[in-house]
Amino acid sequence: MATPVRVAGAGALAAVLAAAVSRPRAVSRLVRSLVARAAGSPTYAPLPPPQKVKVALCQLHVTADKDANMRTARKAIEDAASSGAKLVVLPEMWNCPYSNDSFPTYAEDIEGGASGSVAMLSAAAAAAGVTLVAGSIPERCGGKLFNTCCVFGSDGKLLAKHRKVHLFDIDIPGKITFKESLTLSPGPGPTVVDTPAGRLGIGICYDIRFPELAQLYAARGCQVLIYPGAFNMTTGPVHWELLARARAVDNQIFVLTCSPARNPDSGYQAWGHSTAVGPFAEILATTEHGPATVYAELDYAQLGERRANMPLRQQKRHDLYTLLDKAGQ
Ligand SMILES: NC(=O)CC(=O)C(=O)O
Repeated sequence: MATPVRVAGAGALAAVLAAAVSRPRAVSRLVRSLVARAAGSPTYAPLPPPQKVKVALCQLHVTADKDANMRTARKAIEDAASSGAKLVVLPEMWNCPYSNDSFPTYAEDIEGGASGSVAMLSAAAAAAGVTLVAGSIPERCGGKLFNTCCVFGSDGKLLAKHRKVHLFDIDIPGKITFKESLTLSPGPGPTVVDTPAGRLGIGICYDIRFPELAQLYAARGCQVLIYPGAFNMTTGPVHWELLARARAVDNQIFVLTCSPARNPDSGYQAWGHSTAVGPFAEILATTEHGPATVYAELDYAQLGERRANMPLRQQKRHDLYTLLDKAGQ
């Protein structure tokens, strides 16, 4: 009972003691919540007023020809905007083949991005008037390479950059071995971006496998989690949709995934199946593995509804476990 005395003061203590005799369960709930608050359990930023946003997930045909990839991406952004999308998403590594041999060759200096992919993305976002979550490209910075997603505002301004936090290092003998860490360095932390299309939490591909990152984004008030990703033919069929729906249902949040199309000429066969998932883990829209743009409407009012129907946040037992947001905010 020591913590509530400090938190609530002497008057409240008398009330708590009196109530403890007649309503022990209610008091125990109150004490648990006070202890959790004192221990710094996550708080949730209020959501902006309900709004609907049309999103486009551009599952692009990616080749070894960077200029061709840039033309493909630009056309997809323009077409998505013409179809009314306000939030456009591109795939992971859309400007180069997904391979350790390619990353250094295709890498760009994003901050000094007066030319190349970054300049094109900025111009395309501004011309189309959309918020652009521009998949990822290899970034060169300070002698290191990163797998980096740029987010542009509808004026073409670079709003944020997410560097893939969890690198894709796996070895499934006879199936797939990939080690991004041979060429890439991991990013420094989570990326939350406020845009007219909502508060976005960004992850790249393998990042989706780590539920704590998604939980942290939800705790910071994100409305939608966006994962450009290039799953493969071993993990894709089993895990891609499962993980997107799991992150959605755990956090009662929208989840968007965007893959490159499968290119039979490529050394890395992408799974495809770019998908929009709602906060009840329902598939809103999806596709197969060919080039396509997936459209969906996100109705952010559903976040409040789902969370009222099933108040998981309030029901969490922060006295037993709690998420520690080490990056702080
Ligand atoms: N390519 C990735 O980063 C992730 C992936 O393919 C997987 O997790 O499986």
